[in-house]
Amino acid sequence: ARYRWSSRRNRGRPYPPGPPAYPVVGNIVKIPPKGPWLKFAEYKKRYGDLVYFQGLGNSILVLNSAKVINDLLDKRADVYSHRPELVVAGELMRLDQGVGSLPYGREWRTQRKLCAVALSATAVKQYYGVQEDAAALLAKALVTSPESFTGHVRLAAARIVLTVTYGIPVKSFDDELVKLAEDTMDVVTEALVPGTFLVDFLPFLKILPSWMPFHQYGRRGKALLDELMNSPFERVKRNMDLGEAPPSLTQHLLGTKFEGMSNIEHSMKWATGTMYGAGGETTYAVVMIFILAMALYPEKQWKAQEEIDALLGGNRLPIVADRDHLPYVSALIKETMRWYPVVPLSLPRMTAEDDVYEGYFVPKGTIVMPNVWSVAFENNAKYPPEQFIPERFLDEQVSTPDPASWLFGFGRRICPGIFLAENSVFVLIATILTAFDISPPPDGELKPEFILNLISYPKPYDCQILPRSDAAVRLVEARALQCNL
Ligand code: HEM
Repeated sequence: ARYRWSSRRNRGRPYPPGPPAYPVVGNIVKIPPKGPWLKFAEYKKRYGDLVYFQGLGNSILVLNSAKVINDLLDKRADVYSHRPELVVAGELMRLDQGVGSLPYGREWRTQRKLCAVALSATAVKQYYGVQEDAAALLAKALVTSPESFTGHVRLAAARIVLTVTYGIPVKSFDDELVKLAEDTMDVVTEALVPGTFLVDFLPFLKILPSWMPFHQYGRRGKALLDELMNSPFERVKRNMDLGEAPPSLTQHLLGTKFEGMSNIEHSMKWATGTMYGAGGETTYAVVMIFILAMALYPEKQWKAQEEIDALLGGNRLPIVADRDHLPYVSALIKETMRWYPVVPLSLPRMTAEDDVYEGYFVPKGTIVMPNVWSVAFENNAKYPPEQFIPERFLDEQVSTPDPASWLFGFGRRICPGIFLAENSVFVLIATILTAFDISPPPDGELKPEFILNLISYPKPYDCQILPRSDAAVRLVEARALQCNL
């Protein structure tokens, strides 16, 4: 019904362009449920930076360039800072209680403030040691069992957020909490791409019986989410009662007096739980893309190693503070983020009221998808976008925007974890480059397949990760002995 209303309100103004529509179902059925960003990038060629879909009472606006994304999400933040109200992810799984999915309003603001206690640009400095330890332990594990690199990387990413948010130590990638986050994110990130479930476009289908697959999926997601929000949080509370909780965001918040705030424990639980879910998977995804790129582009890897060797002289592993002194490694990390953006559609938004942009009418309740995939692949005659070329970021004649300006989102809902994430990604990647050579599997081809959810990254693939030298192994082992995690 949303659309019928809006058709009276548009006062003759056209909707943004989009593919031709069928009666009733409109053109919304042309959005593929898996990996729609690829199709959207194709539509960009035909329809431009704005592509509009409608039908079945819904409207969706895809934003295909940095300019339109910034014009709307940054400059018109009052209108574009809501999240879509999804049936499966929101109503059935109840994800809509957490900072990532809450509507733009009071509870959202409270949870953002709680996150900022640990994630602000200043606060993240206290975690350099945690990040460097996690990187050293990752390197140690890669020496011992390189074939399990997928699990080791997952553990390293989870370790950092678990320590920051809950102060909970984990020893292996089989740890319950690491698995729980992985399972939860698999389910949740699938449900978060609007269009995965028809019921998101046709909410009245909710009345269908409870054995329908989307209901079952919703129940599974809700059970996992309940567990993810409660289990680590309650563990910190128990440890605090025993006087044994190490410093962490949760421990700090639980020990702070919040005057006049009702239900603050609920807000804490959902803020920290969302951080754990959002922060582990994304960091993991970027490192997995990096390993893949290194296997495919060895000469870029060698160049980065040369720069690291010149700085560190083989005497130590990198630390977060080395970032400013390693311009090529920094460019290689930017290229990793650009070459395969792990959140291709960012996180969708929803308009809070009717809007008009460049003469086009955008109704209230429109789901807005910033297609950062298109931004990443903007045409560039000198450096073809599908190739992995870190040099594009060092060439003063060609301006390529830093992917950090779009990969972490926009405006008031920009990722609050950006500072922590950038440091983690740097120290994990720089440490791997320092101590290992990555190459394709000796027998067989490297042909990765990708998980096409809201967070997109390669499915487990084979590749060879070997220490660069005996000296590198000794360095890693000595550094790992000093870890506190
Ligand atoms: C490479 C790693 C990461 C990437 C690529 C990433 C990307 C994003 C993106 C695209 C958004 C949506 C922003 C928007 O709507 O404009 C987001 C939101 C969010 N991220 Fe991250 N993120 C990363 C790491 C982290 C980390 C480490 C944490 C916390 C420990 C975190 C916590 C959050 C939270 C809580 C939100 C929800 C913000 C809101 O809706 O207001 N992220 N992230």
